[in-house]
Amino acid sequence: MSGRCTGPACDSVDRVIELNQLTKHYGSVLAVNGLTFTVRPGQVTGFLGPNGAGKSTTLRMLLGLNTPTSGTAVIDGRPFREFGTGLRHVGALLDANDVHKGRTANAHLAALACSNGLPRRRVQEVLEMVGLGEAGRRRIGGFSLGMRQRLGIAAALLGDPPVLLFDEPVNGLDPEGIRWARELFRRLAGEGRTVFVSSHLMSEMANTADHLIVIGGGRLIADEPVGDFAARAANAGVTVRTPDPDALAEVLRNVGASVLAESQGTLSVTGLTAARINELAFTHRVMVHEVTAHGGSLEDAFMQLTADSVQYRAGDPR
Ligand SMILES: Nc1ncnc2c1ncn2[C@@H]1O[C@H](COP(=O)(O)OP(=O)(O)OP(=O)(O)O)[C@@H](O)[C@H]1O
Repeated sequence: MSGRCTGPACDSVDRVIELNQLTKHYGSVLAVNGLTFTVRPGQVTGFLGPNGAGKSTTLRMLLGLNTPTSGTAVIDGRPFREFGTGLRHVGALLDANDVHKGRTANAHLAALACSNGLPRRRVQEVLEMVGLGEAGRRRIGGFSLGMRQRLGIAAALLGDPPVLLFDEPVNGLDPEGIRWARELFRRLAGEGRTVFVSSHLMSEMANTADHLIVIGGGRLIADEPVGDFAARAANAGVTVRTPDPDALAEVLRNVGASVLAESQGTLSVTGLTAARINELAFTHRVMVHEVTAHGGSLEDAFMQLTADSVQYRAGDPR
């Protein structure tokens, strides 16, 4: 699905989010520290980091709600504030509870539609898209957290935008809701949109994201495809079958991989991705019959990489 553009979002410009040395100080707290990365269309990009890593601050700067101390954050080359009717360009869910609780869902969405020059019919359309088609006349104050998350997602979809940002969107959703959200994000990306989704839980991203941007303590830790990220886990490995195991082992060890010769012609390699091993074998003219990546839970990779930046850690249970 990723990379294929089939929907209305395909007509728009390049839909790229770009951060360049983005930094935010809150007094003595350095919340975001020189973040530089690009988020591309046609795929779901997970924005991961432990609590307090700086995800929300980054998204708020991207939406012009917080002012960076230095650096820039732009969408299609422009700061968000320069988009007049914002919801047509960028849909965002930041805080599902940041709504007027006395209003009905219909009234909330109708006000947003009106201020963004969007047709009133979109209100019912998006409510149905998020499974709240029957709840439009209910007051938001009576909604569960899961329903508020769905309402926030509906608001983000109101302008049918090519770029979507979601901050912890599955908080409060039940398992069916999480599956629904995952499929929605993948469908939106499949339509060619840029979908950027934050979470502090790797498990939420494992089956959703194509690409991961991981931060810790406000700094960039990883920016790579999900498969490459998983390969970083200590228990990840690649099995290689080759008619010339000695030659390949030498090539791989020379670039720092750890190589274990197993049965005849089979090597167990850690520290390199399957793609990199293929490249090296090709470059050094060593024939390979099989290169299979295995193991490496994303959760393990995430815990290992962010271990030093976790701000709040529970004591050992007694
Ligand atoms: N308005 C503020 N004033 C002072 N410090 C703040 C403010 N907002 C955030 N911070 C601090 O900035 C850091 C990053 O916070 P942020 O909310 O961006 O992290 P996060 O990755 O979104 O965390 P979580 O997963 O818990 O939502 C934290 O240390 C936080 O305490």
